[in-house]
Amino acid sequence: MSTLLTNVCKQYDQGKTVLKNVTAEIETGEFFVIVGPSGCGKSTLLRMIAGLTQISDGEISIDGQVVNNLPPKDRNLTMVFQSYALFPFLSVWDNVAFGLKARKHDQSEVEERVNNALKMVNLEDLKDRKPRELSGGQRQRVALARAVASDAKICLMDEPSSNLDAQLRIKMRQEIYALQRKLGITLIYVTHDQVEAMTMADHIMVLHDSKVQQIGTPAEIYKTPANEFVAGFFGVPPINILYATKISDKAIRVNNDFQVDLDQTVTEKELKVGIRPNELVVEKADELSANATVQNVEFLGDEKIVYATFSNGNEVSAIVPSDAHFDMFENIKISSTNNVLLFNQDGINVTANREDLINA
Ligand SMILES: Nc1ncnc2c1ncn2[C@@H]1O[C@H](COP(=O)(O)OP(=O)(O)OP(=O)(O)O)[C@@H](O)[C@H]1O
Repeated sequence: MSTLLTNVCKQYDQGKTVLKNVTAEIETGEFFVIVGPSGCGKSTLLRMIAGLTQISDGEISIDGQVVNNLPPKDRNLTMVFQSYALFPFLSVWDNVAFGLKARKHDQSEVEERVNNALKMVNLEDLKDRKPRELSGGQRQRVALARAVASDAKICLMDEPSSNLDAQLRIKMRQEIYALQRKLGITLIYVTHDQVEAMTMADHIMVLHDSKVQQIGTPAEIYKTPANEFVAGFFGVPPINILYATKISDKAIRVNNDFQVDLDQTVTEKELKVGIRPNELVVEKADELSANATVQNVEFLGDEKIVYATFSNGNEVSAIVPSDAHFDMFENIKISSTNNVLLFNQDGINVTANREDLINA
C-alpha cells in the first residue's frame, strides 16, 4: 500500500511543461521530501497529489486506487500550507475542529480528537485564542494539529516552516519529524531547503528542469548523486566542480593542474570532477609551487572555509581545520584526496558505484 505516481505530467494553459513524467513510489508511513529550486514544480506536484490541481497526463494512485478524478475530500489526506490557511475569526480550537465538523463527525468524537491534537502540539493553553494572537510558530502548530486531528493517513506539507525564523525552523522541523514518527502517517513534504530535506527524509525526490533528477535516501543522494545538479544542490559550501583530463587508466589531471590517482578506471578522456570542500587539501606554498591564491577565509568555530582562486581563475572552496592559518592573498597549493565524483561531459555521474559509501 503506497502512493504511486506514474508518468505524471503537468502543462499549464499557456502550454509550458512544468513536470514531465514524474514517477515515484511513496511508501506508507514514510517521510518523503520533494526538494528543488524555486519554480521547479514542487507545489504543483503536491497540489496534484492533493487533487487541487488537475494532472495533464499520467496516473496517481493511493493505496491501490487511481485517484486522478477524485476530489480532494475523497483522497483521505490533509494539507498544511505555507500560509497555514487558518480562519481568522475562529479560535484555535474551532480552527482545528472545522474540518471534522464539516465531515459530520459526532460532537464527542470531535471534542476528543481536537483535544488530543492540541495536546500533542502543546497548544492546550492557547485553545481560545484567535490566530492573530499567536506567533508564527504557534500558528504553524495549529495547522499541524488540524492535520493530526483529521486522522488522514497522508499529510501533505508545503514549505510549512518557511515563514519562521532560523531557530524556530529547527524546532518546528524536530516537532514535525517527531509527530510523523509518533503518528506513523505518510508525510509528503515540500521544501527548497536542502538541509531540511537531508535531516528529515526517509527518501528525497530531487526535482529540476521539469524532471525527477533522483530519488533516494539522504545518504544515497549525498554520496552517490545521479548527476552534477544533484551533487551541487546538497552540501554547504557546495561541491567544487572542475574540469579534468584522463592521464592514465586510473589517474586524472584536475584543472590542468594537480593529479588525482583514482581507485577506479576512467573511460572518458575529458570529464568533470566534483570535489567536496572537505576533500580538498590546502597547503602553504611559495610562489613557484603555488597553484592558487586565498581570496577569503571564514571562521566557523570547529573549522574554516578557505575561498581560493586557481591561477587560471577557477574558484574553489575548501574546509580546513580551525587552527590552520591562511591570510588573504596568500599563495597556496591545492590538491585533493581521491574521494571525488566523476561526471561525464553531460554532467552524469560516472563514478564507480560505491555501495559501501552509502552506509558508511
Ligand atoms: N496556476 C498556474 N498557471 C500557470 N503557471 C503556473 C501556475 N502555478 C504555477 N505555475 C508555474 O509553474 C512552475 C512551477 O511552479 P510551482 O509553484 O509548482 O514551483 P515550486 O517549485 O513550488 O516553486 P517555489 O519553491 O518558488 O514555491 C512555475 O514556473 C510557475 O510559474
